[in-house]
Amino acid sequence: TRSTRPQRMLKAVQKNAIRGNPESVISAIDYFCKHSEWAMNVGDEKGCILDSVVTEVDPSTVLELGTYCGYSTVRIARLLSPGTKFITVEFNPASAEVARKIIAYAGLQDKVTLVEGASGDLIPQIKKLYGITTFDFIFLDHWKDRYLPDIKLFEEYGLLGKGSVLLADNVICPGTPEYLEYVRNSPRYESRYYPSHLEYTKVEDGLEKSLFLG
Ligand SMILES: O=C(NCCc1nnc(-c2ccc3[nH]cnc3c2)[nH]1)c1cc(-c2ccc(F)cc2)cc(O)c1O
Ligand SMILES: [Mg+2]
Repeated sequence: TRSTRPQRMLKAVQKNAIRGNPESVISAIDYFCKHSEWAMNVGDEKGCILDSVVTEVDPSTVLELGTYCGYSTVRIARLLSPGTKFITVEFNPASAEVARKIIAYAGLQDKVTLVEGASGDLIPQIKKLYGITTFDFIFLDHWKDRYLPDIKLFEEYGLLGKGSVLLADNVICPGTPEYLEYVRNSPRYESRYYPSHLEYTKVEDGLEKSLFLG
């Protein structure tokens, strides 16, 4: 049967990247997406903004919602200090399988716990399952209509502490209007928009960084 786009992306990584070299994995995926097939990775332009926020926060605990093929997982994991707890959640088993292989190819498998499932089911169990009290950094890149319900779950289950940083992808395209309205109007967050473009295109998109004030 015909291969899937994630499987073709994995082949491109195995062919063009150097095992154990996260930078080469990132470059191989970006090359594939620019010259072969567009795919919904955060990409190089927004990826640089992601890198700068992760570096600034230097988190001890990280949650990513929306692993997809593991591109942003590799971008984040390569910047983390030893001993950081990093959980990434993927809903689609086929994507998760490709992501595991791409993360392992980059040599970062020991830094990441990839969980398959729905964010709404997992978030209430994270404390119990992974012994995490609060997340220092959360990257939202999953289904766009889950951003708002999930940030409310973070609040409800006490997963945010004073200074926790949430970074949301695609707030313009495909767009997360209800989430934006919430974080920009809530007194509990300080929000800032980072203008950019939809990965590998000239279409407007951007990242919203929200600091939880406690
Ligand atoms: O849908 C996206 N990303 C979501 C993947 C995912 N990977 N895992 C999940 C998950 C994980 C746990 C979940 N729990 C509940 N829903 C869940 C969904 N979602 C997405 C789409 C686009 C896009 C833009 C323009 C277009 F013309 C077409 C597409 C661009 C992007 O940057 C994206 O991130
Ligand atoms: Mg995205």
